[in-house]
Amino acid sequence: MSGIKRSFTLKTRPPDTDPAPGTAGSPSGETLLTVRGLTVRFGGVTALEDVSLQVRSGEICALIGPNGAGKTTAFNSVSRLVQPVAGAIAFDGADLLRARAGDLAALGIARTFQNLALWPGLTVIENVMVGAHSLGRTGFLGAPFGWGVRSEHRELTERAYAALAVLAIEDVAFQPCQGLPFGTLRRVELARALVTRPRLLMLDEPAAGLTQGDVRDLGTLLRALRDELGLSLLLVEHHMQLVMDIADYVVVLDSGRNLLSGRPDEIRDDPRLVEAYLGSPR
Ligand SMILES: Nc1ncnc2c1ncn2[C@@H]1O[C@H](COP(=O)(O)OP(=O)(O)OP(=O)(O)O)[C@@H](O)[C@H]1O
Repeated sequence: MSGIKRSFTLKTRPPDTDPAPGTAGSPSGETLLTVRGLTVRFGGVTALEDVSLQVRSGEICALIGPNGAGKTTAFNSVSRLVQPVAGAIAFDGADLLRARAGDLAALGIARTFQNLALWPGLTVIENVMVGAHSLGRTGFLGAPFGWGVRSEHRELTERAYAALAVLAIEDVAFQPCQGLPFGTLRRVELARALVTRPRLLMLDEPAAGLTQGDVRDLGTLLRALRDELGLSLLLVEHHMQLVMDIADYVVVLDSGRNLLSGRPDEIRDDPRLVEAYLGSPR
């Protein structure tokens, strides 16, 4: 499987046309996500110290670094699972530190998890609809029983199916997730994120556990999400080849701090990058 199936489209929400006072919209190429001076402590452990990064609209930004560098902590701070002790996070002008994890879909941010967080007994489309219902007015399980919510349920089913079609896995829509190949399950998780029509898609190690062939297809797919749907992507990734192939911008963390950043061709041969990874088990 390669990029986006062109016969279907899954429109992302347009940037806010009426931004809140004092905030700016983000036309293509402008900064969508800004993380500044982030510090996170877990008890006596300082996981992040004064970390900054930006994701520009319509770009793929990769967050890399050796084990324990603080990538997941930074990622979880943005997705509001971790509360920093200092710093600022802004998404399209909004103060994300005032938001909760449950608010992100409505703001236009979706994420996937390192360990697949799918319900094995539910079908593929049901799993995707769980993501769609985070935007809906009713819960997934209650939806089929309420008269007033039937049309919403139908609309979300159509959106879920469209997301599966974008990822070229609509043929398994009505199969249970259990037993499907791992590469397909990764796409199901992506579909579940896409169905909320995000502007920023956050992917936590999307290549983990994939075969070389699947990683190549993933690269094609992520580029297509950027180029054809205009999505911005922030990914934490250890697969260096994938990062260098698809990222527009790379931010390297080491020991909880910014080490260096730049375009892949600017940082690829930087001795600090090599040094940071020396001694790392991966
Ligand atoms: N919940 C926690 N409690 C205590 N320490 C934590 C917690 N989460 C992370 N840490 C510590 O914070 C530091 C950064 O961890 P983090 O998981 O963010 O790094 P990472 O770059 O994502 O690593 P990996 O590539 O191995 O996933 C490490 O020293 C880690 O042990």
